[in-house]
Amino acid sequence: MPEATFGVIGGGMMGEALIARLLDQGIFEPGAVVVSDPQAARREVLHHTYGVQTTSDNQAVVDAAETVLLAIKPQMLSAVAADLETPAREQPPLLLSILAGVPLARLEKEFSGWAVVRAMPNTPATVGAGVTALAVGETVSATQREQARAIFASVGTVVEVPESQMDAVTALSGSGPGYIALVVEALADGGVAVGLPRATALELAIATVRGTGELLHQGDLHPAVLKDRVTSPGGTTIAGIAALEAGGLRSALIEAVRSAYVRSKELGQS
Ligand SMILES: NC(=O)C1=CN([C@@H]2O[C@H](COP(=O)(O)OP(=O)(O)OC[C@H]3O[C@@H](n4cnc5c(N)ncnc54)[C@H](O)[C@@H]3O)[C@@H](O)[C@H]2O)C=CC1
Ligand SMILES: O=C(O)[C@@H]1CCC=N1
Repeated sequence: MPEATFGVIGGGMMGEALIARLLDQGIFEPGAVVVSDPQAARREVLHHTYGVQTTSDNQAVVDAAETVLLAIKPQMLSAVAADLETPAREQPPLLLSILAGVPLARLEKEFSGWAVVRAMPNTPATVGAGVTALAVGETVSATQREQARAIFASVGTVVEVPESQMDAVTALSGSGPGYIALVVEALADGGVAVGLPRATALELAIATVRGTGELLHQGDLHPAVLKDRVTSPGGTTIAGIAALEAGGLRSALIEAVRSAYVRSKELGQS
């Protein structure tokens, strides 16, 4: 296999999102990317869509690439790592792991001698609107750290956090798109309940969530200030908010993050 700069082990949803954006932005050429996945159908899609090299052999990725994105399920980690040998080169590859819950210490044990970065991106990465938190291992050089930042910057915003915060990040921004998708779907259902056509209701719900996010971001507003601005005395919004409070929306979201945090910790042990 020709020399590759960037390798991906696990060409699923997140692996593909990263590959697509890195190529789109010219950070890597297709010929410099190699992806391993046991599913022939995934390899076909990735090769034909992006022109990247594909293989079913994870060792071939490790042997060829200077930087390896690990994008398998956390439950697969021990089995995948056990089959890999560190290539005999001056500098072992830089490992970028996006596995939920898996701590740096475990990655550094499974990939002994490698420089390791633990990252948590999220699905808006697919459209370049993601946010990725990074926790950087002790043996990662300044150049490797910049490289990790540049790779994840191709899919959105990058923040560095202490590793102790990574399970919390996973529970909030990693899983968050799932929570918000549920909110959007429910808002659209509400629109349908009061007579809107489904397509109109969904378009309005998406635009409302998107616009509110932009306003909070660009306007640098506290959410409570925005809520107060929308809420006319005796008006419609306070009637809706009273129903949300009665339904326990806030505590449901807090508990969602708490439950996901617990699950992230469990996955790290699996
Ligand atoms: N989906 C999400 O929103 C996010 C996922 N993550 C993390 O990203 C990782 C991947 O998640 P997804 O892309 O959603 O999963 P996915 O199921 O779409 O992708 C996993 C890929 O790994 C491949 N695979 C299975 N066994 C393998 C092996 N032995 N060697 C190489 N490849 C193998 C599968 O065929 C599949 O294509 C997980 O660890 C998850 O925690 C992180 C942030 C967000
Ligand atoms: O559900 C999961 O486990 C992954 C990690 C964060 C988002 N999806």
